[in-house]
Amino acid sequence: MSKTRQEHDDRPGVRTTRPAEEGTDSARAPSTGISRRRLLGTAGVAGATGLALGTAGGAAGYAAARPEEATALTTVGTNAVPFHGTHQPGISTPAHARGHLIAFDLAPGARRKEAAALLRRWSATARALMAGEPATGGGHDTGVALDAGPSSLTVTFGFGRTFFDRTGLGEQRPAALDPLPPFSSDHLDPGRSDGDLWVQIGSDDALVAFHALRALQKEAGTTARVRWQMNGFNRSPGAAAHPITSRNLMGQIDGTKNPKPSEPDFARKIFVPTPPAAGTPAWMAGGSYAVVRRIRMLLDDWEKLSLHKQELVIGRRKSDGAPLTGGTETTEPDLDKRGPDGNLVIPSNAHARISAPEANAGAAMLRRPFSFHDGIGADGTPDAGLLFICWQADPLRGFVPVQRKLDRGDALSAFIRHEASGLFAVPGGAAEGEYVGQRLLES
Ligand SMILES: C=CC1=C(C)c2cc3[nH]c(cc4nc(cc5[nH]c(cc1n2)c(C)c5CCC(=O)O)C(CCC(=O)O)=C4C)c(C)c3C=C
Ligand SMILES: [Fe+2]
Repeated sequence: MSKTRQEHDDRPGVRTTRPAEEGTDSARAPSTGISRRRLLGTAGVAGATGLALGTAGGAAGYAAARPEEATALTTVGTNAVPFHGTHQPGISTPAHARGHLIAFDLAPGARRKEAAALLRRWSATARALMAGEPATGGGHDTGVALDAGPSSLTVTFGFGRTFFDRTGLGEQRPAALDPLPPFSSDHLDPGRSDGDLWVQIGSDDALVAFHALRALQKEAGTTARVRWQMNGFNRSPGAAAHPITSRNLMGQIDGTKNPKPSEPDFARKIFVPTPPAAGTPAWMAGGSYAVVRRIRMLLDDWEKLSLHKQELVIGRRKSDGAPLTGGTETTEPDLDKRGPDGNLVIPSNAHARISAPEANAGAAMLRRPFSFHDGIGADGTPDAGLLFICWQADPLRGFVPVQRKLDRGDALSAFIRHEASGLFAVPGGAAEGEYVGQRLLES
């Protein structure tokens, strides 16, 4: 039995892990009791064991922040997120330091049977890797993650709109997968958008994340071909002295007003209910919809703005994320407050004002992005920005109304460009013995 010790703080998203007792086998992966190195026939792994809270675990898991208490670096690798559960991992799991997004199109000739076999293979591999075991299928393990623990690895699978006709499952396609409306600020590259299948990989270790990416890509074999792939990152756990919401590449604290898993209506906002409402196919019970946007930041322009102007664009202070009307990061903004000049303190086009649920008939989403940096262009500008990923029970009541509003008058628009887009139906989590998507593919 694993000697893992897990302590849950009551605050949303707080997860704490303390070292295993002295004399225990510290190389043991929490969910199996067998380490990756042992299975590969090498020596044990240094460090303590720990078990991160998975989505099935319930309350904790505040996505956009990394709000746990300062963590000794030696515990980072030992955290494991369960693969099986009501919801797939990687949705309300705390933000990861490293992420890979990869979309596939089914190969010509691949139909429902081949897709089902692929999801079965992928699920087996995801379960093993998330438990710190070697990759099972597709030949020998590459060894890339040999010395590492699971490092909170999560793998999340989704289906794009085009998957359903290609597999003869058109009648099972949720209406929520209808194409997103065009937005005036779109500069979308179709080659980096959409896809039949989508996989999100997250980990707190870059090698563990890459190892999973490679294993899953190889397992696609002749069934599916890569359509696009993107890499992202966030702050590493333990890098800041105190728990703090993550910053994006504009330097803003980003994620403050995300719905918290501890809030009573969190599940209603983010997950499809069980059973789903009329019109939503039964296989989406416990699932969610991911909107993925590659948003380039025009950093040269942004960085020319004074700090004061940058803060007016968002409506929050850059230093601590507090609303411009005062208080701390968690203080509610006073949207009616005017300054001595008679102007609104939080301008009418401030991003945080017009994206708020109160300004959008309650539209809510869970933002769980990664930053990206894909090098510096010939013109000297960084190809950097946000892999914006938001989760909701219904994109027509989450992303779409908010993006429509932002499209019409967001002060941030002058500093960003939406370059790629995807919308994916992410089924509920797999029960023990099941693979992800089984309820669709064997319906
Ligand atoms: C359509 C949805 C949204 C897109 C696209 C989007 C892009 C985007 N946002 C930031 C930076 C910040 N966003 C903040 C808040 C915020 N943003 C959205 C939605 C989208 N953002 C929402 C729903 C909210 C919460 C509003 C609220 O409830 O009050 C903030 C403030 C801090 C926070 O609450 O997170 C920042 C900063 C960037 C840089 C960006 C594109 C690159
Ligand atoms: Fe935003």
